[in-house]
Amino acid sequence: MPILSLQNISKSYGSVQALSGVSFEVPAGSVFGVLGPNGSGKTTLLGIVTDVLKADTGSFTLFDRTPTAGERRQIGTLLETPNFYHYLSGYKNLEISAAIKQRGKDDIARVLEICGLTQRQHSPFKTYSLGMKQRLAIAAVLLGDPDVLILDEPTNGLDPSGIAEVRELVRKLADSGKTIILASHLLDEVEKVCTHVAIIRSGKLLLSGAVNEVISRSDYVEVSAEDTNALRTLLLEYPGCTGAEIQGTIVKALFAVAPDAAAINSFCAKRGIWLSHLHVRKKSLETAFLEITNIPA
Ligand SMILES: Nc1ncnc2c1ncn2[C@@H]1O[C@H](COP(=O)(O)OP(=O)(O)OP(=O)(O)O)[C@@H](O)[C@H]1O
Repeated sequence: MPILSLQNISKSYGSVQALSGVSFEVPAGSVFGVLGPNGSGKTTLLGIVTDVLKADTGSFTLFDRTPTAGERRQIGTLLETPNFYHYLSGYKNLEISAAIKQRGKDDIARVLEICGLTQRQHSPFKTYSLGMKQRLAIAAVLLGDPDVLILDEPTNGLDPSGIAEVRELVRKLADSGKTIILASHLLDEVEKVCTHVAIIRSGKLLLSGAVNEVISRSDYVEVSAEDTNALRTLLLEYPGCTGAEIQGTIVKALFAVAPDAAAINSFCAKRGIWLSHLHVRKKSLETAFLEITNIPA
């Protein structure tokens, strides 16, 4: 059962179409990255799921049901950095967050521990590093132990050590069984932290799936043989080959699905072409993303 399932969500602000017909599913226990350039509609999408905004059309289910207010409360959301009081300690700030959420103080020690802030819980917020401040924001989200967390650009504005701290915390939360949905415009972040991704551009979903699949869909193979032209022609006949071009003594071939080196070798050998070189090259998510987002709108 997917934790979250979006069906055909559209939203416009006057003449700006922020989202058009977006559908995807977030599997339980995944770290799901909503990836897209600035202005692609990520915040709008998260706003709709968390009920801050209303979709013009489309619907979504949470835990396989149209969400009630109670189910929405099971989501911990961090859409923007909370206004913590600078002169108060981390602990006191969480007391205020707990009171706003109408929760008692009994969960504060637990969330401080998870976020690695126990030692500094009584220091004033203004003495915290950027990474600690963001970890305190995540600690506030964890009050009440929600199963699903929604984080909008959780490492935005942090220095490199703050980014590393927050990424480590996200991984730790995922390991503890939380489903985490995070918006990001950073490919690197999605590749390092996320198990699944939905790529959106100009409000349209370009693709969604497991990060490994998205990358492997973009794998390509470098092959060479004595007769480069004959090899290229033959590769174009290989099932699923979507293109092959000669680059010097090498033929570079692209495939619709992750290429199987042994099957390609045997295919060529059976047709009388003996490969002198065969190498499956993995593209990074960055390359895949750039290729995907370069498709004309
Ligand atoms: N309140 C609003 N009124 C008018 N247009 C808006 C409003 N909020 C967002 N938009 C527009 O909708 C589109 C999607 O914006 P959104 O903030 O959802 O994208 P985003 O991917 O989160 O961008 P960013 O990474 O810059 O936050 C953009 O063109 C934006 O200018």
